Amino acid sequence: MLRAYRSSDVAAAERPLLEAGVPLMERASFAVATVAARELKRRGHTVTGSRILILAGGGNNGGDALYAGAVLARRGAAVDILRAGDTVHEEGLRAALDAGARVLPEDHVATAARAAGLWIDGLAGLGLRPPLREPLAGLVTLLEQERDAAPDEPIVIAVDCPTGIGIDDGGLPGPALRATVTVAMAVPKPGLLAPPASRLCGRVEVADIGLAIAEPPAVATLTGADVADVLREPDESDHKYTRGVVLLGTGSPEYPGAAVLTAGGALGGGAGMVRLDSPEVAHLVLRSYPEIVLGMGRAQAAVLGSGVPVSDIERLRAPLDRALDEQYPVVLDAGALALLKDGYADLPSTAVLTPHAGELAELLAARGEGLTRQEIEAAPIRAVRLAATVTGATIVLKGSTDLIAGPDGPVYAQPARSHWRATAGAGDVYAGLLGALLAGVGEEISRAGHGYGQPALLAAAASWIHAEAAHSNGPIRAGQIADRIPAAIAGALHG
Ligand SMILES: NC(=O)C1=CN([C@@H]2O[C@H](COP(=O)(O)OP(=O)(O)OC[C@H]3O[C@@H](n4cnc5c(N)ncnc54)[C@H](O)[C@@H]3O)[C@@H](O)[C@H]2O)[C@H](O)CC1
Ligand SMILES: [K+]
Repeated sequence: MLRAYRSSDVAAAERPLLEAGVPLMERASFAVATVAARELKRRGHTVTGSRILILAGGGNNGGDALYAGAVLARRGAAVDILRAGDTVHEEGLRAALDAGARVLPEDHVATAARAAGLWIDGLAGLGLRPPLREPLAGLVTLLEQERDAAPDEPIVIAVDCPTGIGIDDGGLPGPALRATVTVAMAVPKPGLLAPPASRLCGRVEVADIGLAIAEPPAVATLTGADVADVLREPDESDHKYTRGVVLLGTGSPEYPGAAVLTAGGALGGGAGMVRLDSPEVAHLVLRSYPEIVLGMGRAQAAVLGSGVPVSDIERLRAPLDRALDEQYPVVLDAGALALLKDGYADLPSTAVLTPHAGELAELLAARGEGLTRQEIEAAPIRAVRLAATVTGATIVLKGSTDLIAGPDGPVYAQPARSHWRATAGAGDVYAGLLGALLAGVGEEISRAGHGYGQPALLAAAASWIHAEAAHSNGPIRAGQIADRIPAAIAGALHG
């Protein structure tokens, strides 16, 4: 699991180590130099003979970059230093100069940026409160222009974070310097995992500088190994009812395919049984999946609303109320979200809402929180947290990175593995899959009670599986994503 911590938590954890004289900066700069050397090698270059630009801001982030420049200069690189800011880390500067680096005259920035094959961004890290002010804002804009104009894009190594991103909220409130690789010191920070800031980070590598944080993380990303831990494999004591029955209230004459796709997601996700309570489209679903049974009945989880137009949502009220009364998990997708605009003031965390940004804005507005769609997209971690707090439910904001928040616990950020998955019906498959995961551990969820964070964890696992199933180098249909779920789960379990 990648665990991201806010800058204040990292600074608090660093303090006692720094007071004890632990050489954190040496370790950090060594990690940066190592990554830089490796990236050069990857592109067929050696450190010796390469031209490297050190972007050194006024804080310790600049210190890391300067010491890294010293290491690389000693290994034979031609190192140019851009001093950005009135002050600079003096010992770092001395080390770099002693190793043979040179400080650039101010008007040489563009020329030096063009000449360098690798930039090290030490303009600002944890100490930055974005948006960038001048002169850094202008400098970053200029560097972005130089990069775009360069025939060979330079490698950009961001020290701790790309300068300018909202390190704690994942926002992009102004100019920021896109990175090829971000070397996160000790732990990632929320903006390295969550969009829109995460899109500028390139590959994120975590440098072990000997600092551990015990607190629960602010943002987390599950890996395949975490998903294997979360899934419950059937054993000899299982039968279809213990595996979990998923009730679907999905699809309609207007959107019949949504019933087929949610059924495919639930069956692919390993449900013991899938019931469909949408008589008008049942014949169609049966043609693809003769495994399903028809009508209401006992269930361990329900999936409601996918492909149900707002004109038809009253039919979802009975299955929703039943799930809430019997305290089993319920996924509320598309049309079902409109039911929540009146009443349902206090939902349990086992109600999992899967809105897109526009639907989330409407949901929040109905609860007196005026966030526009644009504001949600600009700082989505904050929006999902707020929505989980005001509804009590678990929120899944789907996108190229899915963001998942429960009323407590971390926000999970689960990235897509390929953007081909942005296709109609992929969300329906997700809803069905999530229903299967929630049904498979339904009893444990009730016993654990609300607020335990488990529905959010399962929703994050569903996101990982969905991303894996949709991983493709070319177009993929939603139905194919459903078909590939079993292999994705098998890969997580037995990789
Ligand atoms: N603490 C340590 O010894 C270690 C820290 N590491 C690295 O240090 C940075 C954090 O360093 P800090 O000195 O706290 O601040 P920064 O260098 O990130 O940046 C502050 C820098 O930026 C200026 N600034 C702040 N806001 C703005 C703004 N909106 N516009 C323009 N300029 C701004 C501010 O004035 C300062 O000059 C951490 O990220 C690590 O890289 C080591 O990794 C470990 C040891
Ligand atoms: K930086």
